[in-house]
Amino acid sequence: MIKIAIAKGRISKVIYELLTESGYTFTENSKRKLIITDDSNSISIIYVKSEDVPIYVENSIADIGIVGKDILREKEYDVFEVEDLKTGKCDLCLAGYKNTNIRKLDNIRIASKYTTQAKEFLKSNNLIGKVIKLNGSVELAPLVGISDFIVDIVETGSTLKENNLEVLEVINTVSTRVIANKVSYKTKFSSITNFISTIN
Ligand SMILES: Nc1ncnc2c1ncn2[C@@H]1O[C@H](COP(=O)(O)OP(=O)(O)OP(=O)(O)O)[C@@H](O)[C@H]1O
Ligand SMILES: O=P(O)(O)OC[C@H]1O[C@H](OP(=O)(O)OP(=O)(O)O)[C@H](O)[C@@H]1O
Repeated sequence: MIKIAIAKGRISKVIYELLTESGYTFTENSKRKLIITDDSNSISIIYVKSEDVPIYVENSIADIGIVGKDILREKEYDVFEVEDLKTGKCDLCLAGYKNTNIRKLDNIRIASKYTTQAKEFLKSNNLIGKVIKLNGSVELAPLVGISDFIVDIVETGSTLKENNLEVLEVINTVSTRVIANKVSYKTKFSSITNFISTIN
């Protein structure tokens, strides 16, 4: 059996559909159940917060994990990244009010859940500024004046538009990745690669 940690929001919905389309069946399933096993006992899924997926894989609780590249870029984990599922596509962007030029401001403040990538953006552009960590509703930050800019996920762009903000720069492109525990990838290589080719 392979143990799989999956980010429990958007990503889990897509993966659950892929699994059922690929022939996996789950008799025991309910929205609030955090561990489910398929009827043939070949996979066991644990649903966790996306930031926790690599932690479960690194610590051998799960053999593989399914998580966005945005999360993997925030911290270093001792895992293998083994596949790009090419779903969950979105961009990590610098956004703010229309026509604001970050390179012309003295006191740059960026609000973000993605503090590592926001700091890397400042550094790679030779900019000095403050990164303020927020955990959600990041688009609110410029509206209430906590920051002038945000670094956040943009998919359709409708959240930015509804809040009168715009993409100023695309920092990174994002998609859903499969990561593997380094030992499991050796000991369960064929089950893991078979599983990936089934859902891919
Ligand atoms: N519009 C979007 N907003 C946020 N994440 C998106 C979007 N489109 C694709 N993604 C991808 O989906 C992942 C988030 O999905 P996840 O399954 O963790 O659940 P969530 O509940 O939507 O997120 P969170 O736990 O951050 O609230 C992101 O890390 C990113 O890779
Ligand atoms: O470009 P869009 O299609 O509008 O999608 C982007 C929005 O979706 C995500 O928020 P989410 O709904 O996960 O809520 P959050 O603010 O709590 O992170 C993300 O943080 C943006 O706010």
